[in-house]
Amino acid sequence: MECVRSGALDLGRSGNFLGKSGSTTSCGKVRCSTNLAGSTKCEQNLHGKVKPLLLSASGKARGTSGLVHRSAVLKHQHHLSVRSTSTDVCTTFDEDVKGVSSHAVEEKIGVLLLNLGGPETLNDVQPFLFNLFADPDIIRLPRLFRFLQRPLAKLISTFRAPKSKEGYASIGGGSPLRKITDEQANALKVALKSKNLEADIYVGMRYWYPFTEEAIDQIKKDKITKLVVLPLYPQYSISTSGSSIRVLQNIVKEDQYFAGLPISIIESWYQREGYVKSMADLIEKELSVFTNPEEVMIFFSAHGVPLTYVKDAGDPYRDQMEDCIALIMEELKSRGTLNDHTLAYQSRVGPVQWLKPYTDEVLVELGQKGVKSLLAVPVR
Ligand SMILES: C=CC1=C(C)c2cc3[nH]c(cc4nc(cc5[nH]c(cc1n2)c(C)c5CCC(=O)O)C(CCC(=O)O)=C4C)c(C)c3C=C
Ligand SMILES: [Fe+2]
Repeated sequence: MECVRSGALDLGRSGNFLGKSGSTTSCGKVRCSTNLAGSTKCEQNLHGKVKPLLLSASGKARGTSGLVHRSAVLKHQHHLSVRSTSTDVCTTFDEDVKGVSSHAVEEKIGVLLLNLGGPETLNDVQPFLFNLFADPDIIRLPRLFRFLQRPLAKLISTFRAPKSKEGYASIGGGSPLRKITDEQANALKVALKSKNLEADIYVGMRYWYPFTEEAIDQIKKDKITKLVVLPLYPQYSISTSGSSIRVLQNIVKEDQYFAGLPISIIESWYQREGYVKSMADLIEKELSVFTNPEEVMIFFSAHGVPLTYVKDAGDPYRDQMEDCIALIMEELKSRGTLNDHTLAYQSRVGPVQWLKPYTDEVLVELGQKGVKSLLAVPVR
């Protein structure tokens, strides 16, 4: 089987990624953008739990049960998604609300990039896994059993570490995520500068260095006056963007400086034109390497989540992933690229059911069906 792996992503390509927008308070998932000027622009879901919202005729939400954070500088708007049943996409904190005077202080914009983090050496693997499994958004225990979170994390991380180490050893002895994220931060700084936007970029990892808490300390020291939060996961999941945003929420709740800081959160961006087009560019480029490009199966490979996240906790991840693939395929079709495609989920951990179909099973099936050429496209 001929197999080529692709998948870099290009944040800088999105035309209006951090552009100013008008003061409208509604937006569909497809057009969401962060508004540095401060007007409420997009729907939001600060809480990991996405519950269906009842919309009034004006489009305003009547049910707000999914929200856990409120502060004097927040304005919330909710909208049902155009393409799926989940809420999304970003949260904007209004500037013109009591407590923030943009005229009195010199503007200092910060962008906080959130990512998962990864062990830099094989010795880091077990403590990294401990941090991951100690997260209640990763191992979701009933409230009554929360006291077991850390002992369980210790147990599972110790048990998982050998297998995990094997994986990290095979890619050079550690995760490349910190280096890649730093490169993205530099590229973003340059891209913003080219649009005459000065911003300080911070990197906050959820489970390894530099931790989100460190980035937050630095933001405070630097006296940032407006903060844009960009999780580097194109699609929203309770276990990724949701978990990192929860860390922020906890800090905002406790800290006077952050409680008064206008913060915009971009919850998902897989639907942005720049992302969709850059993925299509990459796929076309890699297809051209094959002898018969039109015969190649495009194999989208996504990190899975346990099925209960989607079924019981309302995680929009699967909907957003399917939507994401549909948008990329639509874009390819509009360019005359009509290849077959498949989406499958990898990275199962533990005995529970995860999102299906599973990558390892689909690969076998494709081989049995006689598929000879495959382009593997990681989509997170
Ligand atoms: C056990 C639960 C896990 C959930 C739920 C989960 C969701 C999830 N993760 C990513 C992205 C990444 N995960 C990475 C590593 C990783 N993830 C888990 C477990 C869960 N992930 C483990 C145990 C590990 C460690 C490696 C292993 O032992 O398999 C990474 C790599 C980080 C790095 O080191 O560079 C990424 C990226 C997403 C997108 C996601 C839900 C949508
Ligand atoms: Fe993971």
